[in-house]
Amino acid sequence: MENGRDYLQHVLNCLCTRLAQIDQAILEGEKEVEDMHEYYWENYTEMDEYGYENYDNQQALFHQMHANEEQFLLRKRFKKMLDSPFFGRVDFVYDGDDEPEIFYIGIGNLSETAGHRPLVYDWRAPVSGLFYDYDKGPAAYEAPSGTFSGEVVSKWQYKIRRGKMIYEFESDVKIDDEILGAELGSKGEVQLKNIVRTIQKEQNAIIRNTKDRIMVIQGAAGSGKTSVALHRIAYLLYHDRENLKSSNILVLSPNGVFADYISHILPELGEENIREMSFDLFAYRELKGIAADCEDRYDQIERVIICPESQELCRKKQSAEFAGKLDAFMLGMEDDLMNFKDVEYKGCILKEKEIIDLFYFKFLDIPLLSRMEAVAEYFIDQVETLRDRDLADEEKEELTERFQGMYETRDCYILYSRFLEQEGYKALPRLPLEKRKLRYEDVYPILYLKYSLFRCKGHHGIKHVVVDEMQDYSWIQFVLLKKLFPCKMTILGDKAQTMEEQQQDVLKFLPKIFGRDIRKIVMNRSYRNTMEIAQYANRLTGVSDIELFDRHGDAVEEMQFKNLHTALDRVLEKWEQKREDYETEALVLFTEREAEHAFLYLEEKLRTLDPDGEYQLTYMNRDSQNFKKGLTVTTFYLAKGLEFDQVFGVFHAEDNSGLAAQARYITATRALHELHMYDVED
Ligand SMILES: Nc1ncnc2c1ncn2[C@@H]1O[C@H](COP(=O)(O)OP(=O)(O)OP(=O)(O)O)[C@@H](O)[C@H]1O
Repeated sequence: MENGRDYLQHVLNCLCTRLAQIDQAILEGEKEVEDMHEYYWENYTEMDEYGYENYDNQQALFHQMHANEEQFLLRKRFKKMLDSPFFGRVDFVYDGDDEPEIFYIGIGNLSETAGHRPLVYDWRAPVSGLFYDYDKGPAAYEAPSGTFSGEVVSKWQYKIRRGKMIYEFESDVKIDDEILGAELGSKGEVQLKNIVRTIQKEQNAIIRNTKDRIMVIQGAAGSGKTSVALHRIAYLLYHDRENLKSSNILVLSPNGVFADYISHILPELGEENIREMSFDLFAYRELKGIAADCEDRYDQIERVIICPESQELCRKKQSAEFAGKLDAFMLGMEDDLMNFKDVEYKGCILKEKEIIDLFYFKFLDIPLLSRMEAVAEYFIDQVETLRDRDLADEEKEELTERFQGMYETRDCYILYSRFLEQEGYKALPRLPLEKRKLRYEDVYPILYLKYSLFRCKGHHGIKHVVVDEMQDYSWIQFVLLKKLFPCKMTILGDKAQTMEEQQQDVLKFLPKIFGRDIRKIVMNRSYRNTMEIAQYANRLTGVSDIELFDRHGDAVEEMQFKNLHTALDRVLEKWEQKREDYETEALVLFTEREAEHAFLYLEEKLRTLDPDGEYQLTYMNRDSQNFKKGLTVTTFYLAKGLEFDQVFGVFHAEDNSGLAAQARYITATRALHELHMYDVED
């Protein structure tokens, strides 16, 4: 137990035995399922007429399939553990005991036989908290049965690869900075890494927080927000297995590439992948019946680059004030929109006065444009009772339509346009549904209108939502999120990375939307960049309150070029120099047009230099779905959230706008090891 190397051998032997047992169990389980199928086909004609036996058979089959599935998952986890079964150890003396208990910590639980004391504890187990939260000395951890206090007498760290011990040492400090430095300095990863070996105390507090309903994390660039959010999900799935499944979790992320970039973390931590979507995509689906097409956030950014004044209009239309005006407008519609009249159907009459009573009193709680449906249902019920028969579906439909006819219109597009005019904004063009395309600034106000005027379906399967890049969400978007997902949330972002002229601090208004449920946390320690890169980036926007991890690298290369092509030639040259050293590089530009142009130029150039060469050069646009090795050419707004070993930023020398400064900052903070910032005069 005490010698890491011997223990490793013991654990590996145990893993092999368990794996062999699991293989056997899987074989038997599959045979069992086969037999059940066979039995069914041979006997189904003789089963009882009520289907009881059939039902029992089905249940037994599901049960067996579920058991097989569990074995598959276990096998997957144990196979992963064969590579590196544990990475840490804590020796803990419980209060009242003399001898320490030794706990080895890894990516999953492992015991010699199922249900026995683990040889290795999952990093999410209560006792594993000791490893992340304490140095040697008095310590305690929370478990479902209470708090356990005692003393950490020793802590060890291990690096094991392919079942071989690379190093082991006793460490005094929380997670030795040297190890963290080595992890951060390592190259060779393409996607985001899991950080279980080196989770920091303040990160651990967020990961293990199960009390707060709405956690909002303002974290500096590279402070580990995304990593922490994903590890938190893994933690919650582990701790609430009964109630929380991966299908109950939704991550709202900026785009497809980002989704791909983070997609392997949960499987690596032994969990299944979760649902992921951008809020924009969600909005477009919900607006299908209102407009045929919608712009996305990136259209909006491109427009602001060309016409900075349009930013103000967009900001106004997403504000609390604008939402307030929409609310007042909707209140006015309660009368203005209605045209009540008697309804007569096969001898039954519902008088106008009665309809008004039902509409304004009995069904007042139902949103305005869904309310008439309730009145119609009420009347249909009356007719059916009086005539003592159920109405056919077509009859019901026809009746409901007559009730719906009492609204002057139910089209949110028209209503919103009317509102805009009333408030002095330009109205939307009058077009049939199939020709309507919404500007980005109007997408969420119309969705707000829709969800205020119609019954909101709610997305009941979702029990936890993660919102990444919170600084890019407006007041109206957060109000909608609250309405749509009345569940727990982890909201994270960085005000310094706002994609607008001015930084947006959503922490100022979120408490007004979510009330007292909210818990704010600030993460100010940054891990991604070398000191040189982080200091350079911080100077760009005047960020000063970040604690930097002490890791050094080359100075940032700053150069000025006459035109874009000479700058791109330099990118090629530098890229070639370090191609062997790095897995991922990015060339980041301001606009989509520039990025596309740069990509085509580089592609052409490479083809001329070596027609048969393989380049690993990728253009990443808003529709891209994969994060790839090699040099990725893209815009600053698509690079956000990602990281690359080496980054080239190419910007207009004379553009000193607020947005250009933000773009430079976002670009610079993407670089792990090396950064080149090139200014182009022409
Ligand atoms: N405790 C840790 N141990 C090892 N690496 C860490 C740790 N915390 C963060 N990192 C590393 O720091 C980098 C930044 O992490 P991450 O992308 O999660 O940060 P972020 O706050 O979401 O960044 P940004 O907002 O700039 O996109 C990643 O490479 C991540 O692996």
